[in-house]
Amino acid sequence: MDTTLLSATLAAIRPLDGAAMAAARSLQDRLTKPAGSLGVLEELSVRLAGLAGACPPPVPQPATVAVFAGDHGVHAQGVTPWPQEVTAQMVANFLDGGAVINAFARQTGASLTVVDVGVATPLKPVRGLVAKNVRRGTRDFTVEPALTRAEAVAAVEVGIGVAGDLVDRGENLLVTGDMGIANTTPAAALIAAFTGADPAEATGRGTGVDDDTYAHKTSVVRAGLDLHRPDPADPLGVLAAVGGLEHAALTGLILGAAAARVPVLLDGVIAVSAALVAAALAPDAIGAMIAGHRSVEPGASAGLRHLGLEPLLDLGLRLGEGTGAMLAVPIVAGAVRVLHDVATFDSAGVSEK
Ligand SMILES: O=C(O)c1ccc[n+]([C@@H]2O[C@H](COP(=O)([O-])O)[C@@H](O)[C@H]2O)c1
Ligand SMILES: Cc1cc2nc[nH]c2cc1C
Repeated sequence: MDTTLLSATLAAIRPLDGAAMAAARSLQDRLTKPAGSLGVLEELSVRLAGLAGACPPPVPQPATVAVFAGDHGVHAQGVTPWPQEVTAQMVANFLDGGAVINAFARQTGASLTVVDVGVATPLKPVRGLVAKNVRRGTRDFTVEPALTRAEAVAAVEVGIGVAGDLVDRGENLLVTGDMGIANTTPAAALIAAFTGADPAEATGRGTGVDDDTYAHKTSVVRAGLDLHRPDPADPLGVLAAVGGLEHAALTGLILGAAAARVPVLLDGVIAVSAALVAAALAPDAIGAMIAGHRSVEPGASAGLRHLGLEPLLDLGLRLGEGTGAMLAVPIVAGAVRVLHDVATFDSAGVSEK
């Protein structure tokens, strides 16, 4: 199994730069505003200075969302009311510009990249689709491992490759997006495996399942964990056992961003589960992660707590596609722009208290 790209990416991930962070903290205290009055945005600007290794860090724009699409063998267990072909149909909708993420990206001035990393239905090679299908959907994790280790690594490397291409073309803020009917089930299994949360705490209602389906979905997550007993000290083993191809690719996108020292905005529960895999592989990758919003899915909150991340928005969203994270883009850019544009007490001749 060739893991050259993954190994090189993990080796490139380094801690935040303490000197740049100290400079940003000191600058924040000299700007014409009461100290601390920008709340969590101040610490966010400090962290982004540490990531860039410069104060002020570059304003994180332009932004782009990468939507990774995949299907799931565990769909056969009846964990979602939606038919599997909706994944492929929504990919076509993204490419036509008709989904919610297209509207939010347009509003934000961000671009969108759509990647087939594991859709079950064969997709026509249309303009704009990044065709990187590793496998036409995962296997059912209640029966066997969802992926081989080689397939999991291949999908992670798809994400690393996409991150590299986006950074090379000048994108300075990456946004995670996902599409995959049934993908909240593997997300819950990953979150339970890495945080130690019980499947009942990690599992949510996804697109909106009734009480009976919800109870069944929780038992499916539990069955997968009981069958594979995934070891969080072996992150790729966990990903292969109970993960998904879009989860794996998002792990790669996050690792690729961290290696390039470009911030990555996490969307909902699927991105959070992928972030747990990334953090288990390279703890310093957390420095590049920004939690865009708090998804309704309970596993998202459990995962964010484990990562030590506070989400910027809490709007009751549970759509995916990158929508919640996309709404947070102007907040992240604004937090950094303050360090560039705002006068200091000294330079503006404003009296201090
Ligand atoms: O982002 C989230 O937290 C989120 C929460 C619930 C559902 N989703 C989206 O809904 C789909 C999965 O839902 P489900 O019920 O089929 O597992 C998938 O396409 C996700 O993008 C996403
Ligand atoms: C229509 C639809 C759109 C979605 N976008 C992300 N997940 C989705 C799930 C469904 C069912």
